[in-house]
Amino acid sequence: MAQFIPRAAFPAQLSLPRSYFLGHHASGLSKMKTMLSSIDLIIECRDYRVPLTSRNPLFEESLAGRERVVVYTKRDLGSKDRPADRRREEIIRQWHAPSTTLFTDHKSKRDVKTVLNLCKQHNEERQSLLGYRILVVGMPNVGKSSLLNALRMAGVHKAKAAFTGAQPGVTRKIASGVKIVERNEEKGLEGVYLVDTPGVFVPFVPDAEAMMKLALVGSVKDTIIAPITLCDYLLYHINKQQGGETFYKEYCGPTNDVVELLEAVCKKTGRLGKGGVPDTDAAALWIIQRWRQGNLGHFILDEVSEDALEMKMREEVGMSLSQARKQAKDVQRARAKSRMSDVA
Ligand SMILES: Nc1nc2c(ncn2[C@@H]2O[C@H](COP(=O)(O)OP(=O)(O)OP(=O)(O)O)[C@@H](O)[C@H]2O)c(=O)[nH]1
Repeated sequence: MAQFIPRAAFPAQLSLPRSYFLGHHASGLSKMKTMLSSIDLIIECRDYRVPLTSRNPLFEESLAGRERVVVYTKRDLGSKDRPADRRREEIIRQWHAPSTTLFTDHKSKRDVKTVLNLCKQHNEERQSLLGYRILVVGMPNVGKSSLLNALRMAGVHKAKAAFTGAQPGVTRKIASGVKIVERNEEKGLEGVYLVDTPGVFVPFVPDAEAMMKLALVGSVKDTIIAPITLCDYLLYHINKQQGGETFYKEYCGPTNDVVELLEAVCKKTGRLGKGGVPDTDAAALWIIQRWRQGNLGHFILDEVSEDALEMKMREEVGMSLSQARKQAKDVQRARAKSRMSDVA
């Protein structure tokens, strides 16, 4: 049998939207700025599977002047603790130094305890008369509320204080502080409080591939990019992994053809419409969900190397919000123009 060769590149998707900066993102961010004077520390959450792409320069720009800890969430979905995973984490740690960087799975007691201990340590070292207040920020759906709930359970043994959900935009407003560490009269320490915030998307996504990555990890609503396109992009990544084709072997053999995979999934799982026609959109969404739950391989979508990080930083240097908005408008105009010429 001929050896299977995965695609070396994914075709450019020029017509994909490259913006998802919504009204509640903008208002959430400006509210965060106004409350900064009452905040002692910022925990910035990023998605482990897209360490570069889930960086939102708006947080550094708008919330400058406060100490920051970077927490990479959903580690369980991107890592198997392989030597390559640990090497990558070291590169990321160095990237953020001197800020502390942690990698977490919100269901891991050990990971949650590590974050909690860091919050306690900050409280002891810096002390705050009114209680130590930590703002939790990050892109939509990155896992901010889940982390807050896990810290609250570990710290004060209280049940959920924030709603969570698999789609972005569950948290729409900045909540009041939630206690995660009790005050300690013996040590003369006030409690530690977390303030949950709505996810804020980047003002402008530099390329269509970055948009697909953010959509795959769930930062963008599933209606924004056609599920088959997104699933095709996921298949491209799955096939790039060593032995990746075995992740979907219960449906079909190794393939670079997303329609072949989707039709096989439809047959196997009974996703058939009228007249037995395969419902490929439903199958595509189902596959994407399975990957998001960790059932189709544990891998990340960004390439992490010193060079890649440097390039990312260079790309973003000096891009203000207004410049980013202008660039987003230019892209929209170009897309509209190319659609018009397609019709003509
Ligand atoms: N596997 C895994 N799933 C996680 C982890 N953290 C959060 N999730 C899941 O990710 C989804 C989003 O989590 P939320 O806590 O609602 O995310 P958020 O950042 O508050 O989302 P917004 O409301 O959009 O701001 C939920 O389905 C969580 O169960 C994690 O460490 N591992």
